[in-house]
Amino acid sequence: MEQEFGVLDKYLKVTRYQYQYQVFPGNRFPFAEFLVAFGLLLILSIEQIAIDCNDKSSDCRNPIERLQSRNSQLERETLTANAQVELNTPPSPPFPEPNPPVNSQSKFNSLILLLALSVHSLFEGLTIGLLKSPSVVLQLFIAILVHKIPVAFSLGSSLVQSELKTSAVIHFDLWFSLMTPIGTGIGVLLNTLPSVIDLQLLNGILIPKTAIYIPNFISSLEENELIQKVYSAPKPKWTQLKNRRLQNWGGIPHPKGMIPEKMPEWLQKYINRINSYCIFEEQCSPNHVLINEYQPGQGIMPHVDGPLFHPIITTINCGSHTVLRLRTTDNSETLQENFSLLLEPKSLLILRDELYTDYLHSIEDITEDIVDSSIRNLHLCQEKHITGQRLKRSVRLSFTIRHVPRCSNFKLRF
Ligand SMILES: O=C(O)CCC(=O)C(=O)O
Ligand SMILES: [Fe+2]
Repeated sequence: MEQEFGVLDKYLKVTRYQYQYQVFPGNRFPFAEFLVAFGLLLILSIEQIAIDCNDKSSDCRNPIERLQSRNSQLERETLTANAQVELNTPPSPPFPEPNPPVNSQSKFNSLILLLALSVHSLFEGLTIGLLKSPSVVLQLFIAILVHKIPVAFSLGSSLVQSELKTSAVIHFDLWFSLMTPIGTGIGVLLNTLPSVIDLQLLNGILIPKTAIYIPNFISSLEENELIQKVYSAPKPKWTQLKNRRLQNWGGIPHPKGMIPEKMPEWLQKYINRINSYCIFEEQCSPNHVLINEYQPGQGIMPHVDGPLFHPIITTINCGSHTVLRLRTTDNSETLQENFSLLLEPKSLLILRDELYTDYLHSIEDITEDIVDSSIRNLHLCQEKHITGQRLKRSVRLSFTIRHVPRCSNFKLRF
């Protein structure tokens, strides 16, 4: 068997590669959109402060003072005009108003403007850094480059007019021009961090690459919804076998090719969720869901799923726990020994590679399972279990979600 960490690295690389040309697939948190919206709000707030300060700097006195000053100016102007009529002398300019401290206020305004535009540029950079699609990055880069010209021009003239020292103006310009590249760098760094989905997949790895167990893949509400949908399907949808019954959705797999049927929305939702985990390559997106119903005491004989399916099995478990037994088809020393997995309701199990090709899987036809040391995923289970514990089974529904590569060209719609 391969070295665990080598495989983990490889696994992460695969998921990263699959993410590379998608911008925020599936239900990933939309960081870029969030940052752009947050950045805009921040800039609006800073700009509001700047406008407020600007109003104050153009006249820092309160309204009564401003009115008194306006009245006295009017009086002065009337006096000057009267004196001019009496003396018939050319008008002299009205008495000059005392100057407000223009320099310090305009410096302050320029610095606020610098701060607002720097934050704005930082967020622009972050957005570029967080994007995955090269063509979108190029479009955004050009758009930002073009709109930087008037922005830099207005900031530059504001700084120069503020009568700051030339060296300070150069420093501030430099600072401003570095903001977008710094933002881009931070965005790229954030992109290299594993996503919540990556962590869920990594945490769930039991046997490198080949078995991943994710508890609480669906919520209790979703579990109830699924159960209700299965039981509201028309009767002919059920196929009765000797010791269980099942429903096929998406078509009936056949060696000559499956005639594809439209997947209902209530199942497509979970196919989409699985797709967002990048478990299947794009061209092998699941197109088939097999629903098995097990009454307590029912199980499934040891088997392999065989060549009808792409060799990845994803199973959502509902209603009751079960214990899935896995054992090798031959005595090859490169393979793991026999082992079991406890599948809790609401969990997702992913089996692939050697576990698909070289292992048989089965469920014993018993009414209760005893927790023993063959169960490999106890540490990942939602509930705490101890060895020797007896777990009574109730009705279990499993949703086995796979890709059927051989499909005929007919498409049935219901
Ligand atoms: O119910 C399960 O979890 C297993 C079902 C299965 O192995 C199958 O239908 O091929
Ligand atoms: Fe199977």
